[in-house]
Amino acid sequence: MKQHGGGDVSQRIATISAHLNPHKLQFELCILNICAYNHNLKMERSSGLESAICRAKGGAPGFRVAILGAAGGIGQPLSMLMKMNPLVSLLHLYDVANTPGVTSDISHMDTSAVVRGFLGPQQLENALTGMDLVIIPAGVPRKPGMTRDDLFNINAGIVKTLCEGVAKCCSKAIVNIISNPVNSTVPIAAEVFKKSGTYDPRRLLGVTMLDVVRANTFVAEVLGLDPREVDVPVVGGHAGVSILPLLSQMKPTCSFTSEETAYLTSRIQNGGTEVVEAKAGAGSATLSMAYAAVKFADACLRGLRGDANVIECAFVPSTVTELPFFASKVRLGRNGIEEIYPLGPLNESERVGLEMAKKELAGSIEKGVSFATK
Ligand SMILES: NC(=O)c1ccc[n+]([C@@H]2O[C@H](COP(=O)([O-])OP(=O)(O)OC[C@H]3O[C@@H](n4cnc5c(N)ncnc54)[C@H](O)[C@@H]3O)[C@@H](O)[C@H]2O)c1
Ligand SMILES: O=C(O)C[C@H](O)C(=O)O
Repeated sequence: MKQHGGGDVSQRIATISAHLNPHKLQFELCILNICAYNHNLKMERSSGLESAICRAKGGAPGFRVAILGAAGGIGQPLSMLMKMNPLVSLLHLYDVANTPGVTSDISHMDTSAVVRGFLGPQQLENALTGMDLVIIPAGVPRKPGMTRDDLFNINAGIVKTLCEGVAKCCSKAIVNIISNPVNSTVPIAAEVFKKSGTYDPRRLLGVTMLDVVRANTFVAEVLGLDPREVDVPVVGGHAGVSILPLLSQMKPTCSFTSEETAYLTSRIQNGGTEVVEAKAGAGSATLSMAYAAVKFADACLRGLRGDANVIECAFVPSTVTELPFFASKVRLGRNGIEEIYPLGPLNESERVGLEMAKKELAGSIEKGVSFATK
């Protein structure tokens, strides 16, 4: 269709009005009105008046969420899914690269959350100011042959810097840490918050939801169930043997042979490595992680809203064991973590697994603490 400019619209209307076919006249007038509107819109945009015609923006009730590392493999689908969450009114996307493109793309989705992009350290404070929830997937992922701990040297510094920003700009926000090694990055975050005098252990959560998502999926496969009907608590931490699925406490109640238990425990503990090897150097889990992160973030937001009985597993500051951090079931509420549940009765193989998990965790926690306090 020929593009109509805005300037000669009145003249065109007069010319068309001279024709007496009423249907055609109405259609042409309608097209011209749209063209005139678009033309004016373009003029207003180019003269910086876009905000004047977007009065409702930012007006929807909801929570303000920042994603740090938003342009990455996890960050992009996570940003997209958070834009779809009706509990979010404002979504801040921060990264050290590529945020303008990701922000422009996601901002065209016709959901209510308003999206803003922030690029580079000089924009970190603006990205964080006023946020209710900060989700951190910033940092490098594994390649085949690496452990999560091999990421420590790069990711520890990234998480430390980003948490310093949180302490300065939104110290009351709930913080969800995804960056690996989670068993060390969460203790690093705690030390940063302690140093700044803003530490509230109820607001710091390491995201271990992917372990639960995998456990539900793999158990459902073995039992021939719908994964949505399965709920397996996974406790401990988020690396190797520190990932401890409690199959004896799953819902619905089921019993497993020792072969099934060994297969499922190993598959859940090595789920991350399974993806790293399948991606063959192109990174680690991103899509299932974004799904898990959104499931977890949504639970945090429902807790903040005051919903009852919001219970998920997470790696948190804890007194459930003698270790200062441990993943277990927590109840989320208006202040973040409202309650941390004890481990409950364990069977013999889970008791053995717990000792191995604690041994693995102790060193990783200590490594994070000494990095942040040195
Ligand atoms: N907790 C979990 O269950 C889980 C699951 C999967 C991956 N991870 C971890 O999540 C992290 C990210 O994985 P990915 O696949 O998205 O990696 P990626 O490399 O695709 O993306 C990381 C993003 O972080 C950004 N970034 C780097 N330094 C930054 C900084 N200082 N500030 C802000 N952004 C910064 C990069 O620019 C990039 O866009 C890795 O550490 C990975 O191991 C955790
Ligand atoms: O395995 C990884 O390195 C990424 C993540 O921790 C996962 O469990 O998929």
